[in-house]
Amino acid sequence: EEWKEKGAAVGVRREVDANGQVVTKVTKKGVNDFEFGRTLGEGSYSTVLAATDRATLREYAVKVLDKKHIIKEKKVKYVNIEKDTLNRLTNHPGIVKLYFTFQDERSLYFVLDLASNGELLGVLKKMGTFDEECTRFYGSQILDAVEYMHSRGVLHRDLKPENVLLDSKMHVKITDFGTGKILDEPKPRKMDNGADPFPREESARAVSFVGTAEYVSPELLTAKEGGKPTDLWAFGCIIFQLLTGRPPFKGATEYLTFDKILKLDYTFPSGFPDVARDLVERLLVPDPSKRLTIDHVKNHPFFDGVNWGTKLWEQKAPRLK
Ligand SMILES: Nc1ncnc2c1ncn2[C@@H]1O[C@H](COP(=O)(O)OP(=O)(O)OP(=O)(O)O)[C@@H](O)[C@H]1O
Ligand SMILES: O=C(O)C[C@H](Cc1nc2cc(Cl)cc(Cl)c2[nH]1)c1ccc(Cl)cc1
Repeated sequence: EEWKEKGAAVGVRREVDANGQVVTKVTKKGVNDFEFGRTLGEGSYSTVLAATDRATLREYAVKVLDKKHIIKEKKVKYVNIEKDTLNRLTNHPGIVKLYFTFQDERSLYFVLDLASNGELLGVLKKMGTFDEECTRFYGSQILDAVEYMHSRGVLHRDLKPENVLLDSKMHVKITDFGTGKILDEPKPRKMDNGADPFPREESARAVSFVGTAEYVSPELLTAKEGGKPTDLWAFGCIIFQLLTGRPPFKGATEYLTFDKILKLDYTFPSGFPDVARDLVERLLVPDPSKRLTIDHVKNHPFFDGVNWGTKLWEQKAPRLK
């Protein structure tokens, strides 16, 4: 009973049956344990609904995927990547937490943190642009979450304002890990020439997909390689976009966008703050090995005064202006 109370996904209960035998009962929550509410949004293969756990009255976002549709669209791999990736990111305030999954004959269900204030993109569109203080606040929370991801050997690879959700306190909750990449556990190689037995994790594997055009890094377009620096490129695009209201590389077609990226064809509007300009210029660097690393970004003057510890997640979100 206690497990059920805590709203645990899978509870193990011991019961004594009629003839005094101790039996073990395993309970897994299912659709009937939830009361579904409003639709929060639709994806290509999914619908996300607000839902309340009847036992604990806790609110969640439940992402429902139609099995037939996933199979038809050959998306089984992505769904399982999303599940495995989210399962590795269990303990960070800036990442949408996956509590549990279940399925019935028709659908798959992800039970996730509810980010009730929607997408950062929507808020940015309403505001037009963010001032430096708001950009610093949201930028620092996104960066802190990316640092945790990378520390758990996970690349996001599709960071963009649509995938940065906001919870009831207007704090960041990064989502959409279907395009994520788990950097394989470094397996020591037998090296007879005494070379490094552990492969450098940055040496990414060839990837077959690219993220969203405007935020794709040059190395993903040319070498089909995408390591941790790929997420930092996207981060640079996001900082630029928060301050200007538009991404740095945006062509009339995807091809023209890619062309601008490869030519590093972007300009800062007049009035773009100098400190922020220096940061963006050091992130939008074609050579991934020359791009700022997360530690460098955290120490960049643009983030002066940011407390990178737990305080980052306890502070009040700045009023958007
Ligand atoms: N945890 C959540 N809390 C609140 N809203 C969410 C949550 N997850 C997703 N949403 C909303 O639901 C919509 C659909 O999300 P979902 O991840 O299913 O698809 P998507 O990734 O946006 O689309 P696609 O699958 O095409 O990339 C999103 O636009 C988002 O606004
Ligand atoms: O139970 C698990 O842990 C693993 C399963 C694996 C799994 N079973 C599937 C069935 C179908 Cl039809 C499609 C996908 Cl993508 C499927 N993925 C699963 C169940 C639910 C969810 Cl949301 C993801 C993966």
